[in-house]
Amino acid sequence: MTTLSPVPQVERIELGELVCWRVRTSGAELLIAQQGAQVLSYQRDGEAPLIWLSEQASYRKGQGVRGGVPVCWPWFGDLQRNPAAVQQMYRGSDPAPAHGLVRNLDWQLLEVDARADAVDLDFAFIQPEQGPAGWPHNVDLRLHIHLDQRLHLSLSSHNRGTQPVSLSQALHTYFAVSDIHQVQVEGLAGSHYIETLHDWEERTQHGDLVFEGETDRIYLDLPERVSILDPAWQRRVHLHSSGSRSAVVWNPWIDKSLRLSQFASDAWQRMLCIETANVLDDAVQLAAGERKSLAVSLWAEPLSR
Ligand SMILES: O=P(O)(O)OC[C@H]1O[C@@H](O)[C@H](O)[C@@H](O)[C@@H]1O
Repeated sequence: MTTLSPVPQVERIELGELVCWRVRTSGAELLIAQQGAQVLSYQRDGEAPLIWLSEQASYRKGQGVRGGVPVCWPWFGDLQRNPAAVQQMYRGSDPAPAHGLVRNLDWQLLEVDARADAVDLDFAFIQPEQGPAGWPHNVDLRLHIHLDQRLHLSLSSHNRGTQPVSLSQALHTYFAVSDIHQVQVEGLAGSHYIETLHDWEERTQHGDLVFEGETDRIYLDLPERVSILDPAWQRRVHLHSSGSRSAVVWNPWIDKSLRLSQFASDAWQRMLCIETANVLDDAVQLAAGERKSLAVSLWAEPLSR
């Protein structure tokens, strides 16, 4: 007699040096590293992965994992490219690391709630007494993960201090695609973007985005819904965001791939990042006592034949 394990299941596992949580529901598997509260992978049964995780990923303490959904906070990218108010919040003497301070640090799993049709996990960044090194501000940071037929991520910042705080942030999602040459991103047409590869020029998107080379753009005024059309995998992946107008679209293409850690030289063909963000003019101002959230829901829909 075979015994069926009850679902959903939330299981603690170890990958390399990292504590991870494997969530199994009746229709999907989700893997999360406690370090950085980083979603590592997400796949619905019978479908191609929705989130991409590098086959060269390494699971080391204090080091980000290539792929999944790194949390970038309290600044995105190069601190020097951030608004002055965001830059001024950093008081560290060390050079400011790219993408902020929390993606390589330990978080805590506060709560798991597994019901028949949905699972919720609540992660909190473990605040050192004085705030993270070089960032002496009392802000509670939480990542709430809700998995039902879709994956919902919500990053909330609660200013518990007495002074206003400015920050930029992103849910830096790596999506799995069949072939970067075949996919396009819909919903960007008419949006303004910063072309970071050409002197940070401001440009306007015409039509859907196709990929023909290294791409690293900051879209400034996006609608709530953007989608990845992937004809070879017969699907459209939707992203529905809230609390965000900006997003970064990134693919390193050939040359930059060779300089990236934990990244196979041909991996650029199988991934693209759409990073739901609050950057540049869309950065977050938190008054004393204020809480704001950045959220995205992800799901795939089959193409009608
Ligand atoms: O290698 P990292 O620090 O994870 O960054 C990856 C990429 O992150 C993207 O957000 C940036 O726009 C890229 O320029 C960068 O290369």
